[in-house]
Amino acid sequence: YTWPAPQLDALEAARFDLPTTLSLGVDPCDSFFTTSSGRANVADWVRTAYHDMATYNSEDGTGGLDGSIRFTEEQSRPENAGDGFANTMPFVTLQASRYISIADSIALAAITAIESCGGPEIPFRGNRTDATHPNSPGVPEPQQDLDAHIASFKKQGFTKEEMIGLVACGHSFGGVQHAPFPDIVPEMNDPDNKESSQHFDSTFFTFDNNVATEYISGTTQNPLVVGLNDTTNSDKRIFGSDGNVTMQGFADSQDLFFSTCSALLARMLDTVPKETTLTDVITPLPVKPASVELQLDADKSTLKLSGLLRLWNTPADPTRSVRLLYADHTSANNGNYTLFPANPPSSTSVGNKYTSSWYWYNRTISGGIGALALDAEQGITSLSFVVDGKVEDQDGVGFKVEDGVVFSKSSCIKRDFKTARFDVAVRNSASPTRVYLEQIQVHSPDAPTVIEIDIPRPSSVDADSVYSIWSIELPLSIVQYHIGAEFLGSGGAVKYSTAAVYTTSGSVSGGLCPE
Ligand code: HEM
Repeated sequence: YTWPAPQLDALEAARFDLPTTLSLGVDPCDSFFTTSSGRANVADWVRTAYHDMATYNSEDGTGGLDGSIRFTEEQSRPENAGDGFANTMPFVTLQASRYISIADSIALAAITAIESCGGPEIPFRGNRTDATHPNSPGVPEPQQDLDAHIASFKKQGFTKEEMIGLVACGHSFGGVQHAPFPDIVPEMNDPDNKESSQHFDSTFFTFDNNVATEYISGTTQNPLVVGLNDTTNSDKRIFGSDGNVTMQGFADSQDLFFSTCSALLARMLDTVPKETTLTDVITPLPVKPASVELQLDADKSTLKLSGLLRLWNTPADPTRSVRLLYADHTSANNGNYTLFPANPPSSTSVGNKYTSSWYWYNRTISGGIGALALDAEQGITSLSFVVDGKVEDQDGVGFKVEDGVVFSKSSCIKRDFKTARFDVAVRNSASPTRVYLEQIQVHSPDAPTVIEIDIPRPSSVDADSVYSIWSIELPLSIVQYHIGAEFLGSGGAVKYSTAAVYTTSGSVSGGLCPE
């Protein structure tokens, strides 16, 4: 895709800017709320994605991965026994945003767990919609017979062979705990397994084919295979339902296990209500600007540009040359500034699978936060980069930068010390239909929403400058605002919002307002 596209940028960052909120929760892979629990977040996250999806009804296209598992009503059903869903939600809601639904975040959590902890890559698409109420029940339970399980997976859109695969892939992580399933697993009284979780295989926080090799070799301790009560041995019935052909294949080849799991898990995550249209698979942008921000100085003569550049899957290299050029309203190829490595200069994923290098938009200080000073009248329309002599400009399009609506450093604190004047500089040639502040609100258990606070249009434009100031007085507080604007595009209203957030207490502390 072409940068910028706020939703795709957010999905790309949640998937590929490392570490992410989610990857921190599975680093190391046996991370859990308490130590020596015998449990792992990775297992809870994958089970949560399956149970959210398993309500899908392929006949009418209802249910599926839509975040309905966040409702306590759904979590309290017998088919959702255990606290794994409640445990998963805090991580998932932290990664959710105005652009990332709870359902997208559940899918990302499962992918992050599997990819970070030994497993294959799984294609990720975004734009799931969150259900507003619980779905109908539909998750299979261990005491059901094989026919019921085949019917259940058929309803979810999977054949019998695919069911074998999906259960084996899921049950590579975790196990069955005593507390929610006392009839399947006894209390273990093991100080290294305080929650008495009998694991599906000997590597319960690593995604691998041991679930199959141990099953085929007869050494498995999987409580849904060798449990004393055969009624609840659902994995035994499922794994054996094709004469062990699928499991034998998985045991013989980790590659086959990985490629099958990658495809089946992607389909599981992409099983969504029929009204939902998913994005294309999100792939990393090789060269990506991030946190790009412009501010106008109080005297309106200078725009300060700050931001970062990410080079995906590229280790830090002090000999690399990275330069920034920009186009303004009259000419291209301005600037040609050398960029310096950020601090830290690179970031890596769990297990060091990928490393990205980061650079600041800063002319002088290596590792420092700074900004480039640009002439306000000339402005800026797009960025491009030259990395070791290679031009990176999205095939000539450039990386578009919005200088029409920016934070103005003339913002100030009122002398009553209770309010602040929030100034937004609007380029006279930009002519937005509205300018407003955006405040993100979280209504648990939902994904954040945005409320807009309109800023009144000034009575006249400032003809002595290229920018006019739109002002609003707000209480002094730590509430964070993005600056938003609406422009009239050819296809209707187009919204823009700044990547950076501002507070009346922090960002405007440039000084006291004139009397
Ligand atoms: C007939 C189908 C299935 C049945 C009857 C079943 C049953 C169970 C049961 C009883 C547990 C123990 C839960 C606990 O103690 O908290 C469990 C755990 C788990 N299941 Fe399944 N499952 C099925 C299919 C799947 C599928 C398709 C996936 C994912 C693709 C999956 C992923 C998991 C994971 C990751 C755990 C470990 C949770 C933990 O350790 O906290 N299951 N399953």
